[in-house]
Amino acid sequence: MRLEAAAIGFGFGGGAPVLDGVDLALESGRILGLTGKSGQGKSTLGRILARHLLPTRGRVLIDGAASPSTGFNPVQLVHQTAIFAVNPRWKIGRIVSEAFAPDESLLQAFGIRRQWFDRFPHELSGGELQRVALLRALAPGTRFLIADEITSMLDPIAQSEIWHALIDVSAKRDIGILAISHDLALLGRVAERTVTL
Ligand SMILES: Nc1ncnc2c1ncn2[C@@H]1O[C@H](COP(=O)(O)OP(=O)(O)OP(=O)(O)O)[C@@H](O)[C@H]1O
Repeated sequence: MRLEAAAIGFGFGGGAPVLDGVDLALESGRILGLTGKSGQGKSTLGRILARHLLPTRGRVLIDGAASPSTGFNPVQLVHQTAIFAVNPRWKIGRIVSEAFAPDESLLQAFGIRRQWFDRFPHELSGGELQRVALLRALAPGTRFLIADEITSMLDPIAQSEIWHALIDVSAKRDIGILAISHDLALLGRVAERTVTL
């Protein structure tokens, strides 16, 4: 499968364009890096690809067709601060099983412990919660993952463990990953190719 941004244009509130004619293509099972200066529109493009925002111009296509606007979103987005992406009143067990029931091997691959399940999000560290957010995004229907600075707040060991698990999942389940980061060394390790916005 192929996720494509075709001639995407976007401006917040009708203001000056943040994105102006951007093209990008992500293939199943591949990891593509996306970098660029701060404020250049990387996160905005990620949100458009995941249909969290509608572009002002251009189209997001999956295998040449408009991406579905109802049902499970095959393009999942995870960003830097997982705490804003989860319901603070739900315990981790409920958050983890919101989209699907992950098997033991996936829990292990992401270093997720069952004893966390009875805690609330604020009772986990940032890195632990980020693992939970990633796991939740990897439901069976996920075909593409937009990973927006997902490990930039984490220590090098956590960063390496998470990316190992993601590289493995991408290969085994043929999931395409867009790795958005300022860290060119990280992108050099995880992505086959990096484009600059
Ligand atoms: N909700 C919003 N309303 C108005 N402007 C916004 C909004 N969100 C982002 N912007 C602006 O859009 C531009 C692009 O932001 P975006 O977060 O996509 O950039 P980025 O390349 O991901 O930046 P960084 O590398 O710093 O994370 C910035 O100038 C930002 O100030």
